[in-house]
Amino acid sequence: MAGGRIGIMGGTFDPIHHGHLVAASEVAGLFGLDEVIFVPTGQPWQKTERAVSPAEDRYLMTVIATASNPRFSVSRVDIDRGGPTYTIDTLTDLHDQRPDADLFFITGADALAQIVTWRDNQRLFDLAHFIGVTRPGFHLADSHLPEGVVSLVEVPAMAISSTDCRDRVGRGMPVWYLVPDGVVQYIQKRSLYREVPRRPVPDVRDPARQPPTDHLQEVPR
Ligand SMILES: Nc1ncnc2c1ncn2[C@@H]1O[C@H](COP(=O)(O)OP(=O)(O)OP(=O)(O)O)[C@@H](O)[C@H]1O
Ligand SMILES: O=C(O)c1ccc[n+]([C@@H]2O[C@H](COP(=O)([O-])O)[C@@H](O)[C@H]2O)c1
Repeated sequence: MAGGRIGIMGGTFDPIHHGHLVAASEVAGLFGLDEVIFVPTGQPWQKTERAVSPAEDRYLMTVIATASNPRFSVSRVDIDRGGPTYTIDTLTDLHDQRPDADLFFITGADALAQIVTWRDNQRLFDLAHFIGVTRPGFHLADSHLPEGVVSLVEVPAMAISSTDCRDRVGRGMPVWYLVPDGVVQYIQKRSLYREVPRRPVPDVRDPARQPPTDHLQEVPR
């Protein structure tokens, strides 16, 4: 097949973390993909509970995180289109750019469970094969989808979320090793996620013995 096998990893990436990178790398290995294109969303219309970071910050963090892998690249299609991001548009644009390629859209178990709520979801499967990957805390299933349109695969378990990364920065806790080093430095340089409300630090052994939190303001970031 002349156009190659292209994985597409769509996400808000606010910030991108090692859960995204490990999932993309594992799927590339399992499915013999020639490349994986990471596609940061424009406006993620189903994430209404908070304001997402500027698209340029999310784009640059994704570029930094993927730069060391020659098979990874980043597309601006969703950002440059503007407005709410619909995967039907993402796949249409990437198909137009690479008409001879086979497209494989990668989703975590949580996103896969929501596909029936996506715009034009019946047509999505004409444009790409979907790959659902395991994610700690979520059940991976395709029972609500047409037969044969999705492959379900296990990837190394990375109990990481962007929500937790943002919360950690807001609490003055480190995100080293949860996100690539360059992304830690970008978050610091741009002072991202400082406004996330601080939450009490849980003590899993004894709720009465909480570690001191008054030092957290002093932690250099
Ligand atoms: N740890 C993970 N393991 C496997 N897949 C993941 C993981 N984290 C995110 N994904 C998948 O990556 C895609 C993009 O995720 P997204 O950018 O929304 O990250 P997130 O960590 O879920 O963000 P948030 O916590 O802000 O909701 C989705 O398909 C999601 O299911
Ligand atoms: O097409 C839709 O209606 C749609 C609705 C929600 C999410 N998506 C896509 O799913 C991918 C993961 O999104 P998210 O919100 O979990 O970061 C990303 O590529 C989104 O554009 C797509």
